[in-house]
Amino acid sequence: MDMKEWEKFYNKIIEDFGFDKNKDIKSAIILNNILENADKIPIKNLKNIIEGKEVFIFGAGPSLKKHIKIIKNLNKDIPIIVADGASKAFLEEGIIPDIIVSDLDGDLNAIFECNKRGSIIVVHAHGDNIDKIKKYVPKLKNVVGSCQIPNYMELNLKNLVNFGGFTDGDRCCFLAYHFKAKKLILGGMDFGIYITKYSRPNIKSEIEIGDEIKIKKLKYAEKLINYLKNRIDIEFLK
Ligand SMILES: Nc1ncnc2c1ncn2[C@@H]1O[C@H](COP(=O)(O)OP(=O)(O)OP(=O)(O)O)[C@@H](O)[C@H]1O
Ligand SMILES: Nc1nc2c(c(=O)[nH]1)N=C(CO)CN2
Ligand SMILES: [Mg+2]
Repeated sequence: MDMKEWEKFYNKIIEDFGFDKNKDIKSAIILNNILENADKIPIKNLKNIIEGKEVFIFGAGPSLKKHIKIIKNLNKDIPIIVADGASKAFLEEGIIPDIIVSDLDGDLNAIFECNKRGSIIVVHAHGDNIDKIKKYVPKLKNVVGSCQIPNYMELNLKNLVNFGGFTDGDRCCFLAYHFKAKKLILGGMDFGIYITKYSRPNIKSEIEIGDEIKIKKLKYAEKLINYLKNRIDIEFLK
């Protein structure tokens, strides 16, 4: 995504959620530094997986399991990109995603298990996950770093990319758009007000109404995916 375009979304998000831009910058610098010595992979590995292909992209909404079952029955060899804790649902179904896009607030056991078994992890730095970045990134392998600050190039953060996008789910889509996927086929992208245990590992029931902030985040996710609809072919699984 063009960073001038992203900056407009980003400024609105910062204002709307009251996030601290300086903390986003701090987090990006910390992730960039950790990646200097971590088990990172070249960005072209993502390009090789995605370019010119149809890709499945999965969020962690209530339709997640139903949609995994649909793609299992299709039995097609299509790259799978998943948002954070949606990886747990794939693991339960015996599927290892090709790429997991995460700010490390999903089910970490599932993320580490998928990572051990081959998933590339695109770890996102934002102002509210600095401790998780410090704790977990050195223990992961095959990592790509992402951030949300528009001016990361000027700061010379060589180990990071900003593909555009805000929540894990819409960032999966921006990543696939960045690497020129032919088509995005979306599952588990319900948006709305209901969240699952795959999105919030500590909730008691399978599905609950999300808190106000989560619901607002999901509105942005939908808005950002709508932005992409004019730019790339997108299908929603039903
Ligand atoms: N109804 C839904 N509930 C949860 N996630 C959804 C839903 N619909 C779409 N998604 C997508 O699935 C992704 C799941 O990732 P995750 O639950 O870790 O969210 P996140 O982006 O880290 O936000 P948060 O900071 O609120 O956890 C979301 O980012 C969102 O884009
Ligand atoms: N500063 C900040 N940035 C974010 C946050 C968050 O909680 N704080 N959550 C995100 C995932 O939805 C993406 N970006
Ligand atoms: Mg997350």
